Amino acid sequence: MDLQSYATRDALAEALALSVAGILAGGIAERGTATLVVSGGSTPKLFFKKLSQCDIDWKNVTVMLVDERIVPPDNDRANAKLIAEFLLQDNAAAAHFLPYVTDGCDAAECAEKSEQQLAPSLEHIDVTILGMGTDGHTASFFPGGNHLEEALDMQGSRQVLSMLAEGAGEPRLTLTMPVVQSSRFLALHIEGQEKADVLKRALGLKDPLQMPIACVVKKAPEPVKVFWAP
Ligand SMILES: O=C(O)[C@H](O)[C@@H](O)[C@H](O)[C@H](O)COP(=O)(O)O
Repeated sequence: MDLQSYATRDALAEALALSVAGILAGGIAERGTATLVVSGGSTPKLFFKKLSQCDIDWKNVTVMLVDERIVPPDNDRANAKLIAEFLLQDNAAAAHFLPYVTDGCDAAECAEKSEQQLAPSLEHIDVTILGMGTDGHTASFFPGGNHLEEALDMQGSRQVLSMLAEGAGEPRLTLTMPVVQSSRFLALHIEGQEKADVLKRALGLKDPLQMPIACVVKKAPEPVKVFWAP
């Protein structure tokens, strides 16, 4: 992995926002449109705020989520709500947000419907930003998840799967490993000493399935960029 450490969380958010905005602008210049895939959680809020203020051609950017909880989109736990409040603001209000289907279907149906809806936009991903929990999950690749091995299979044919896991709370939907690894720019955004220690521990495990972030880092074709601040 390629570790980029910053003295403060503010400096990290600023640097990550500038990098991401630069890549999106490059994608728009090359192909007319760009695709950004982001994670939920508390860590990315400051980064979202700074990114939303960047001056790029947001109307040609499609924003998607690495994973989502199967709850109505206006539920406080929905990542879609977080994105609406923190990322799709200021200049980024012009971006096109493509949500998962989470309403009125069971987990398997929601995964299938979401896959149909997201698939065309997942063909070329410019940027993916992952987070990590202190249990070593990333995306909704939770330790002990019911579809964990299928979701991590680089040869798997699914792009979106549902995930039930003890540590996940609600049932979730997640992009699968081949989709995450297809991103031109793949970064892990983590903050605090505890998460740095978790990552180190994960990478030292004999069985990476116990802390799935290790599977993502180890299977990456190019070193994953880890953005970290204390
Ligand atoms: O919960 C989500 O929506 C995520 O996509 C998840 O993988 C998240 O990135 C980590 O749980 C870290 O969350 P924190 O930033 O809150 O620690």
